[in-house]
Amino acid sequence: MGKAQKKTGKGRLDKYYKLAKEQGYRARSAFKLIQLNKKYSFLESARCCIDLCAAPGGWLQVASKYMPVNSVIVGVDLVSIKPIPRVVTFASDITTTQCRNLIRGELKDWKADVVLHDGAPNVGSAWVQDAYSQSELVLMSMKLAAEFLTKGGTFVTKVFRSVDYNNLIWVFNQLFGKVEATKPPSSRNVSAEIFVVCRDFLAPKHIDPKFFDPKHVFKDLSASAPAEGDKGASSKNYQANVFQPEKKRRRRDGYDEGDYILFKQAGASEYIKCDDAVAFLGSANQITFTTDEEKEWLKLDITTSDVVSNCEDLKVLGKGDFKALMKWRTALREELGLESKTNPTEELTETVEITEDVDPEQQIEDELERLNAEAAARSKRERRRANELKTKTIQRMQLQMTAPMDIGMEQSDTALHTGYEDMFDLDDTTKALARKGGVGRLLDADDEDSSEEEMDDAGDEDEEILDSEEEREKKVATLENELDGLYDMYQERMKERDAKYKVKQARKEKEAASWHGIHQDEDSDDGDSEEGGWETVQRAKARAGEDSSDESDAESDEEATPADSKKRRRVRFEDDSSKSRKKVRLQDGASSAPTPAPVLSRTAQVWFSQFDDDLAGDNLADSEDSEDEAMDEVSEHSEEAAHSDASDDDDFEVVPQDLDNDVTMWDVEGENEDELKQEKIKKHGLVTAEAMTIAQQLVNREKTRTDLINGGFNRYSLNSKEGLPPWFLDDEEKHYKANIPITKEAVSAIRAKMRALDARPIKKVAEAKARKKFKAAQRLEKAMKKAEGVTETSDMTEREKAKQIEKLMQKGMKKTQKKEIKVVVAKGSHKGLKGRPKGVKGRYVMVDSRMKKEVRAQKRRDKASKKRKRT
Ligand SMILES: C[S@@+](CC[C@H](N)C(=O)[O-])C[C@H]1O[C@@H](n2cnc3c(N)ncnc32)[C@H](O)[C@@H]1O
Repeated sequence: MGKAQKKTGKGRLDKYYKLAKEQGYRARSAFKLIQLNKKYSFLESARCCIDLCAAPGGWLQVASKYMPVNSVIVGVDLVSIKPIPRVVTFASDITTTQCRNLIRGELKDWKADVVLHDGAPNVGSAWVQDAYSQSELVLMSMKLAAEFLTKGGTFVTKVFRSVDYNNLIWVFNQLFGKVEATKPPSSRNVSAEIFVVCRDFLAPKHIDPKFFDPKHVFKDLSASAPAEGDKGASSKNYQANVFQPEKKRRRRDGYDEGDYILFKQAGASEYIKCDDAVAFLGSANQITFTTDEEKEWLKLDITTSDVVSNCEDLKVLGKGDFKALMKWRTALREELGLESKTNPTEELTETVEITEDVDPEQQIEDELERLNAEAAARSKRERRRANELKTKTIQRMQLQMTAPMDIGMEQSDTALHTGYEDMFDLDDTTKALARKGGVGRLLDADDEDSSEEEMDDAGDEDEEILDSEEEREKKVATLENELDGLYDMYQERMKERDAKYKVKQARKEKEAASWHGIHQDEDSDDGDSEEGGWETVQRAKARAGEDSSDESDAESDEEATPADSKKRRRVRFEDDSSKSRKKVRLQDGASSAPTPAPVLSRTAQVWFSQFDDDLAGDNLADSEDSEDEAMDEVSEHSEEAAHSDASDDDDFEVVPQDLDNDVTMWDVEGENEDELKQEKIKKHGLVTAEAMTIAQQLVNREKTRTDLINGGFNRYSLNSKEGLPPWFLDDEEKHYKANIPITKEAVSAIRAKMRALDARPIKKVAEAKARKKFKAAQRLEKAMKKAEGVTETSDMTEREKAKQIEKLMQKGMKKTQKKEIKVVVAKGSHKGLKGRPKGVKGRYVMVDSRMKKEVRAQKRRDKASKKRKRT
């Protein structure tokens, strides 16, 4: 018994036993079916399944779990099976017609897609009924399968390694397209069981009943080896004794009929003249030379002393000795004329043929070895795939496309399934992508991969290492494509799910479009982008030569009149900021600019645009003063930026202010947007705490304009986004941004502003008030007109006129009063009255007394709830 797996005692309680307990399976054998199904996938598509010998019901549980809902599952066993949802069970012997009739009654006209058989005699409690041997039980189950299986169906059966194995496989091959024997990992090595999966049932119209007759099947095929008439050579073991004499063979079948002698002597003539020399050598113990003829042979040259001594005890001979005896026999037969000279190859093939029939046990072992090697290779491949999948899943998780829950969902089965289904199914995703036509290439790449993998597995490992670099690159490229595709899908999904996200994206796209405009401009203007920002600026300088000279003139006159200078400074600063904006764009497309020009981040530009007005104010002069100090501190690179404000800072000032030029050079939309922003700021003031902080700092002289410009040179401002995937950029946009400190005062200022805004009446109230005002004005106007009429009349004294006008004006000022409607409660004398009630004059309305009560009650309730709220 193997050390690793024990079938008895505590060894029984292996990992599958524990897993079965954990997952609620009735038998550990459930995992055998799970693993078989994992390999051949016959349950997922099956609509009807019959499980023969199903107690206690582990396989039925698996079938019920893996088969589609509403499929028919029938289980039969000698012992009754505890009920399982969706499963019909009978207690019956599968070898009887009663069982057949029960199944027929249950299935009616249906045919089964899968027939399972895990039967083992003497396992159940009904020992007496287990009359059949395992092989016969298998044959019986196959008989039922042949009756109930649909064409193309699958039959899974357990067989034991025995002399009948080959015979059974032969019969299976007659009825099924594909027959494969396999041993699932959960089947103990110490167990002789193997599972045979027979797929693609041929469903022949007529099946020879001999196929299901145990006597016929097992007798006919096993009787192939022995050569009749050869005494003592009726078993294949004899052949094995010759070709593998070192192996001691057990005689499981016992001694042959009538062959009970242990030491067998045979004459040399018998050996020379027999048909099956190999069987002879395997069965005999000694070859004797007793007759005259045999004694003559001893004198021949070919009968060497070695041959003679070999003949004395055949049981101690090795392979070489047997070969020598065979050669001697052939040579002697040729001498005697019993055999014509054969060419060596023929003999070789003959030998090969014989070896093929060596031993069924040997064959089974060989096949098992082959299957094990295959399984090992397959599991290696699967492990590799699983690892790849795992990597992909982790990446998906990082993109928040899958929750860890998705992975853990089938965790229980992962141990058995190498985690295939549990991982995110890139296949599906890829297919989905392909459906969308987005990543057609992806599929190809995947296909390539998989085919490569197959080749890798088949080919040798060295080649794999040589190609690995190239492959890796390819894989990385494929992975990136996949990620991009997946990210697009993720965004789409988010848009579908989250309206807010949709709006955000739309806003972003809109913004991006306006900013792209700049790039488009640059792209279209190839020359510009190639030359870089510096050249553009220089060209602009040349174009605006006159303007700039004017400007510099103006600059030189700056000190002449303070008012003028202020105005000019304002103009200059506005120009500066707009230029700085342009500079950013120039820089984007011109990394080859000879002198690094100052670059401001987009956010910085927006801030600056907010302060154009503030900066243009008085504090500018101060900022200029402090600039020199600041300049000393900044680096060489930023020095240029600082200079921009100084008198010789041609970087910013030379670019003409001419709007027309701007229009031709830069994105118009972007400019308009900035202008609009500025207008908005003018109208509503500063709206962000950051802007307010900077504004306050400027006003309080804590910061100068140069400081702000210098502040624009940060690690966030020079980030090239070229070639970066969109998901990465989106992520950066969210998290990788400058943290602008805001002051308490700024926040409270913004809050106060917001509060003031909140305090303003809502639109409807404002409208109502305006309406009221308008109506009052209208009334007044009317009264005025009437008053004019009164003054013009001549038949009135001045006093009367004044009185009249006063009356009119009073009337005009007065609000027209709504005519009162009297509410009359329909009770007492008014109840059931038709027409005007007594004593009521003017407009009136009859109401029900109950209505009034209800109104009062409501009022009371409101009052009470208000009180409660206050306390
Ligand atoms: C290994 S158990 C089957 C375990 C089952 N596949 C499961 O997963 O629970 C073998 C079963 O075969 C049943 N069996 C043996 N001979 C049978 C027969 N002639 N007819 C029906 N059932 C039989 C036994 O009663 C026993 O329950």
